[in-house]
Amino acid sequence: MEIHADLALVGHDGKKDELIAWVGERIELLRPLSLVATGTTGARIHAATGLKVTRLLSGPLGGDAQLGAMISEGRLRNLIFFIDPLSALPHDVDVKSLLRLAILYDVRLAVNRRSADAVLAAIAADGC
Ligand SMILES: O=C(CO)COP(=O)(O)O
Repeated sequence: MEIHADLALVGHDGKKDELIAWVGERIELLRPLSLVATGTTGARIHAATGLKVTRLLSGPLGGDAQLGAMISEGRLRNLIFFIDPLSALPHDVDVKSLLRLAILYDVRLAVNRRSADAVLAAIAADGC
């Protein structure tokens, strides 16, 4: 099945608590959106907030690559990706590829809380 989503949520392990707290504080704005997430991020968000989230593979197992494919095929235009700037990752090339595609396809992209607020405000203002 081809997944389309209004917004993707992704957080590295060192940033998941921060992302989940951010989501919890904005749950009413997020509830109407169709959400997609990499595997562990999606499971944690759903467990913590009850939000319905379509889960892809875990990032290191191909979840970032799946998001990149969604972007390339026009199925995703907003990405909130809480990157951990203090940890090395086994799938760094996938992270880089996802960011490259997000830039290439002019996806609305946020990498921390303040930019995530800007993305959410833009979605609310303009639609997805
Ligand atoms: O590693 C990730 C993004 O690069 C996130 O993957 P998980 O949500 O499965 O932890």
